[in-house]
Amino acid sequence: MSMLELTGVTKKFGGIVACKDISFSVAPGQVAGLIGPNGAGKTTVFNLITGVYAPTAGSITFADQDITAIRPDKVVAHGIARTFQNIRLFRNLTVLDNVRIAVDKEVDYALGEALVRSPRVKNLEQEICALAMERLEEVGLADKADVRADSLPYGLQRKLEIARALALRPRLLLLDEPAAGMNPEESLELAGLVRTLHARHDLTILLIEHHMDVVMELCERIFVLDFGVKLAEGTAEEIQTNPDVLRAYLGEGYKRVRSQ
Ligand SMILES: Nc1ncnc2c1ncn2[C@@H]1O[C@H](COP(=O)(O)OP(=O)(O)OP(=O)(O)O)[C@@H](O)[C@H]1O
Repeated sequence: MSMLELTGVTKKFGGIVACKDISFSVAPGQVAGLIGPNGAGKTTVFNLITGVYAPTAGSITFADQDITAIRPDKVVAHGIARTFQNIRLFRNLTVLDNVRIAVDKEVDYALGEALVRSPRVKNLEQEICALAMERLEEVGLADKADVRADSLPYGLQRKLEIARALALRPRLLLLDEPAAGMNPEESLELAGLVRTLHARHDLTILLIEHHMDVVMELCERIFVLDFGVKLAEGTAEEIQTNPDVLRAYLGEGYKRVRSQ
């Protein structure tokens, strides 16, 4: 059984073929990686999974349900959450409020009840706040709860995006370049965090990343895109020694330097 399955997915933007006949599947509980050169079609795949775009051809299933061309506002209800390559936080809200908004979406109360702040609403607000703080603690941002999101350095903003995505209680978490802009030490620390969150929240994860140490450290299965087509798939060991991948992306001189 697969948690996420793409079958023959193609996406064209006018004359540009961003993805061509892509098929792959991610097993439940797996951490998988989507790698490839700039413009290979990786973010387009995320946008197809999350309904930002509808595929020109092909199908996408999630937990055995057809989500091809799902409406973006239905994605979270299916159990899919994502982070963005270009960080998308509410910049002028606090760190805590950025996560509270995500938790709040899960809670159902009438506007009238909210306006009079009934005891039930007050209790719910406390619960939301506690849940949001839990997520912040998990990513190491609890002590920054009251600062404005845009005052955080980029690395911490990326962690805040992860906390916000987790607050939506996803089964599938899509991470778009979570280690972008981080130095090697920070990116390995991030890999450790992703590993912890994966175990704690029983997640399936698909991540796009250019930091190969993060990819090789975390991913049980790796899919390589090049010019919109799937060039290869395999384990970290297989991908690192695949001549096509070395030629197209990693570079002939690529040799993994293990972190341990
Ligand atoms: N909305 C769009 N309209 C037109 N072309 C698009 C659109 N979105 C993506 N493309 C094109 O599709 C191709 C794949 O882009 P995509 O952003 O998916 O690549 P990527 O692998 O994520 O690249 P990067 O590593 O730089 O983020 C590129 O040629 C891009 O210009």
